[in-house]
Amino acid sequence: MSAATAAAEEPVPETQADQVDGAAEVFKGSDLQEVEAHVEVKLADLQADPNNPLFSAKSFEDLNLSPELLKGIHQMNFKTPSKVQEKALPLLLMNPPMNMIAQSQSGTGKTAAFSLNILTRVDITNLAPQALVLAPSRELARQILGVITHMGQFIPGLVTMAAIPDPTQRNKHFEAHVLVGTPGTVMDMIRRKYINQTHLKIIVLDEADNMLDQQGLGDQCTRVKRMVPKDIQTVLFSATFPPRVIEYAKNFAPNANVLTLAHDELTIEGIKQLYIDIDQDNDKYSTLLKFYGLMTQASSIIFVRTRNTAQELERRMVAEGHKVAQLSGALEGPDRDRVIDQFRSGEAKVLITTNVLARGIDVQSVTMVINYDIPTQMDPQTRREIADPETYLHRIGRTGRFGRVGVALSFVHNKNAWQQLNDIATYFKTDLHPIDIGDWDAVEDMIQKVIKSSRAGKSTKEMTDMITDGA
Ligand SMILES: Nc1ncnc2c1ncn2[C@@H]1O[C@H](COP(=O)(O)OP(=O)(O)OP(=O)(O)O)[C@@H](O)[C@H]1O
Repeated sequence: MSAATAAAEEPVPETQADQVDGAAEVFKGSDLQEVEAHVEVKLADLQADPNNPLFSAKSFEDLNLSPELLKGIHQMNFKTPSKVQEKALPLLLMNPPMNMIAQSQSGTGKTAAFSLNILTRVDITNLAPQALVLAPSRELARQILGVITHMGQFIPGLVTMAAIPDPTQRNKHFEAHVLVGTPGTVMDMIRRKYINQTHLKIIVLDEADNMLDQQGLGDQCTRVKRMVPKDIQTVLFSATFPPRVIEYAKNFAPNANVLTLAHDELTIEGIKQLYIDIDQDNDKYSTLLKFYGLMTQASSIIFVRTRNTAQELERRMVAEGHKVAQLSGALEGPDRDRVIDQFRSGEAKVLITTNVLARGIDVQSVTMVINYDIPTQMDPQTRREIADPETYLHRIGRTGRFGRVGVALSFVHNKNAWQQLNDIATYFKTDLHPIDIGDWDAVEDMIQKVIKSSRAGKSTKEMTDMITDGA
């Protein structure tokens, strides 16, 4: 699955950097969520539909949250909890605390669910790490830290810190209530006694299936788990929990309350899934260029398989005068931070990346995701590249966040890619629509409609009604 793919192309996406000395990064002023372009979405009809993952019968007030947290949530403009927030929070907040494994579609608010539990349980009078969130990439760790800091802004004295690789801040002690980090750095910092793990009450693994399945990250998470107190509340969240990981997850979080979904419940209605048949590999690039104008109308992400392809695409596009940014595991931490921050702020509108950003990244203005390469994984038995449905789902989930609409476009250039995409569609029992770039006006018109719907804050239903042609 994703793990294998990520491992193949980004040998150890974040771990590699983690092995460089990690260090503390105190989260200061510029909240990552605030710099992002704000897109209003009309949620009312989605949140009223009991089959929608954004539906909730409850209000945040019914969830027994503190006045400071309610103030934080309202400041973030959250009106009603989503389904996963409504279902997970009462279980997470129970006393004595219980472990949890929770699955919910991409962009449905899992971060807020585990963050509210953390912020409810932290004892501000004790300035020691009490909650630890582990994420598979530095970008996701920084983003989660931004959410927790934003949400907890009215809790007087709350200190949050990132534990991600930062060679400029060596030998720094992590004096904070909440830490969010990547597993390698956290493991290293605990070993070197820069993180005091003895007061930890909660450990959260975001993108838990990826974290537990991937060799490097899995080992590190297991080691961290061995170093934290035995009675810690263990919380695992992801949009995907393939069967081979779920048993392992249950061992990692024993006696957990489990919220899971079937495969065919995982795709997001608001994401229009399209594909293009391309004659040969060579034509992929020229086809991509055709979409450049559409890509820059809002924000777009182009996913490729390897770091080399990412660098090569960037080089060619920039040489031809196009404005694109590129982020892969080959970049140093500060460069990665600069690129993702430019993308969040809208300064860079087209981002070329690998699976390193396939998961968790929440940039609401993303209306288009392009699978330049279909996500694949190595079949351990046949040693052949086969479809990676989980990574496909996470990649396309970078658009269509919390009721927004978006387009996911996959390039199919040979028989293998065709088979892989078909396998993905079968796995999720979902329909992918072909587009014919011979009729470019129709393609452009259709994608324009989605982008405009997204900008205007149209709901999924309004968008579907608008797009009446077959694509
Ligand atoms: N109750 C809510 N009301 C309005 N917006 C919300 C609510 N909860 C979360 N959001 C917003 O929804 C977006 C997606 O949330 P989040 O990033 O937590 O999704 P996720 O479920 O973790 O997705 P992924 O599986 O891709 O990691 C964020 O921009 C967040 O601010």
